[in-house]
Amino acid sequence: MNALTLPDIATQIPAHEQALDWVGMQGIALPINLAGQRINTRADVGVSLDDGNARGIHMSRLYLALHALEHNALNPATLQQLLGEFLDSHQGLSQQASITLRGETLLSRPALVSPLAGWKAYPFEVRARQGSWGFHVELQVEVAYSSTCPCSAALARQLIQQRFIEDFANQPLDHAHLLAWLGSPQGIVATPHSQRSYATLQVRLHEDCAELPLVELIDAAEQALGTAVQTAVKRADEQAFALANGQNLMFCEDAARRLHSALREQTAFNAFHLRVVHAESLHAHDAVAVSRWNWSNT
Ligand SMILES: Nc1nc2c(ncn2[C@@H]2O[C@H](COP(=O)(O)OP(=O)(O)OP(=O)(O)O)[C@@H](O)[C@H]2O)c(=O)[nH]1
Repeated sequence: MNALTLPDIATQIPAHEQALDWVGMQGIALPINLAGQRINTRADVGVSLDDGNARGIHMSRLYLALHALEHNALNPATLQQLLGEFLDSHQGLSQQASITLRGETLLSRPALVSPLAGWKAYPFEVRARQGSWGFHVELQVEVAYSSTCPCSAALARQLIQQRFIEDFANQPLDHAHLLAWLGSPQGIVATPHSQRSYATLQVRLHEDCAELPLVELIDAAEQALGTAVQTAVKRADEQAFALANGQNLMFCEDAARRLHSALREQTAFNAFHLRVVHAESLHAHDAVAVSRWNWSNT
């Protein structure tokens, strides 16, 4: 059979006239270039099917256009060009186009004290949409950190005070004795609970943004929290981490407020949504806080 004679179902009239909000493909494997790295991603791409009398979109056209991202650096301009090609190849059918890329970037992170470093993985998503309202890009990233409960810390301190009263009642304070007591498990009789915690940050990029500020977003979040999870750790690093946790006691509300204020300082974003999850070790459930600024789901 000759290619010219191949049946083209997409050109047929559908049984029911109906426009569709989104039609496309999900989970396409695609290597991209972002922040100087080659990253394996999964792509969801699609367009609206505004012509209710068209049977289907042309998926192969979206799939083939997508591969431009394999060779170019991923940035707002390359995304806008791609969505423009999606729409150009669907003239008369579609007025909206979108792409979501999901991947994981690896960043080398130095130890807190020792001259060591290791890799940390940050799951991210890039979402771009083109429609009658214009073009916009959103960036999402997940950042892991440690949170020590401030209530638990205060309760532990009180127990330590009570033990001090009991152990040093009716005796003069001896410096060496007190120092030894402070360094013993019977002195520090209680410890606060800490948990591995996650912040999911979604930001909408300002129109003037020429790059995808993924690393900048991660750095700003980790700096605001002060207790990013570590990579290579020797005892000196662990001690510095214990100090960082003690100096940054956080309820989930505290973490959300810190991140909110750090994101408000960034000029590259014109809207954001953030969610923090503290995977409680006190409870079998999570403590969660959400905050947003200018954020809508359009
Ligand atoms: N629209 C649509 N296509 C599908 C679906 N599942 C698989 N496909 C296939 O996607 C393939 C590509 O479709 P098109 O892009 O229209 O391919 P084509 O007609 O060869 O390409 P053009 O000449 O550019 O239109 C076809 O073989 C379809 O059968 C589906 O659910 N919807």
